[in-house]
Amino acid sequence: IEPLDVESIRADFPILQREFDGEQVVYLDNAATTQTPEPVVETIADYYRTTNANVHRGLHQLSQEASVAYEDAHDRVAEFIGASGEREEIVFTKNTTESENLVAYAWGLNELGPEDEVVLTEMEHHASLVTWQQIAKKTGATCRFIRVQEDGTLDMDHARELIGDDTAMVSVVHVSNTLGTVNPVAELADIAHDHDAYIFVDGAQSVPNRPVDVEAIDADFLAFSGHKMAGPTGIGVLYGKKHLLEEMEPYLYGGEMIKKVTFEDAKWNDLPWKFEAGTPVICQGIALAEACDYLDDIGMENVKRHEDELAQYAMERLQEEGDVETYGPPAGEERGGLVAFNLESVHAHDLSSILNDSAVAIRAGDHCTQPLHDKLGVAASARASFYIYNTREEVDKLVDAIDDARQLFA
Ligand SMILES: Cc1ncc(COP(=O)(O)O)c(CN[C@@H]2CONC2=O)c1O
Repeated sequence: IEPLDVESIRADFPILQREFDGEQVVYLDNAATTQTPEPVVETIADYYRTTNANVHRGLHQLSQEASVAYEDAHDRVAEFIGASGEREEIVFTKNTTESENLVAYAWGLNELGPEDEVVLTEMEHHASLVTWQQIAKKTGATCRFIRVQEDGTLDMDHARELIGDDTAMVSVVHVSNTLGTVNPVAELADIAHDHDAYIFVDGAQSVPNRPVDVEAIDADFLAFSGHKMAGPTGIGVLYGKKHLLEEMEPYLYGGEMIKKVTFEDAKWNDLPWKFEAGTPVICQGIALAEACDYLDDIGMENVKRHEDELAQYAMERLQEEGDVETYGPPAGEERGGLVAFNLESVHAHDLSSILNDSAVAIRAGDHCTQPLHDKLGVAASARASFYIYNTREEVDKLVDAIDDARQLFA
């Protein structure tokens, strides 16, 4: 594992040179969305300049080229997460949220009933929590929530208690976008499978940030977003085991997802096209494949270590004054590349706008985890989240800007 050459990486992100009132931007909102490197931007521009056409093998050269690039992008993404079924296990959606909804509607609505349970965790993002909660209401199924412990980790004894013979689906976030907690998803998959339940892993904050091997986890489904991994917005990925996707009915109907249509009925297309109705996210898919190349050139172990270092350094610095409460595992314990926190007597929204005065960009709010914030007993939190182009000096600038707020509200 070698240290990242952050300076040469930063050269790929011209946006990081932007200045607000003479202050260079310090972009620490990567859990919300990451910036886009030149090679990915070039891929997007080149596509529209040279290859743009509608896919699924129109009978002309441009469509052939666009179709091959789009279809191959599925194989590239499959390789990035260790899906040996290649394109047949990779559905391109709009984002993680749509990927969660696809399984909740296409599988959940048909398979869940009043005797079934869906086991979630208290740290789920609304993309899974609200989705399964609403599908459970429609089907009469019951949602159960694995407890989060004081130190931000999952109560695995409680997980073993909740996951049982009535469990049909376990849906769990791999890395919490609020706590930074890294959940033992392979162990949870084992427990789910021991009870013939499926497991859906929300990989939005893990696939972009650390090596993820869907087959090592033995996930039945896994979702993530292109815009969180140096790719464009407008594309998400649903990984599903091939035999499960084969058995599942589609939930979006239209062109491209069919093989044969009569006035009476329709036959579905092969995987993954069965789940990609209408004109798909062609350019975004091709750009996401480029983002996979960009990240693999750096090495996902190296990405993980870089983020680990910055997150631990931030934990250390934030706790120096004693008036900052951080959430999730304590300093020194494993966490993803993010820290949510509150500065005593300063509301997170006020803090983030003061940080913005110093061109420090963080997120403030509930991070789409309102039930978790209720449990933490706070209405909102500030959150700094790191990626491949951030530096220790930027953590220092964050801490200096927090000190400005401390002085202002003293
Ligand atoms: C753990 C997790 N799951 C699902 C999502 C939904 O992803 P899409 O928005 O791409 O569908 C997010 C997005 N993270 C939110 C978005 O902004 N700030 C966050 O932490 C997330 O962090």
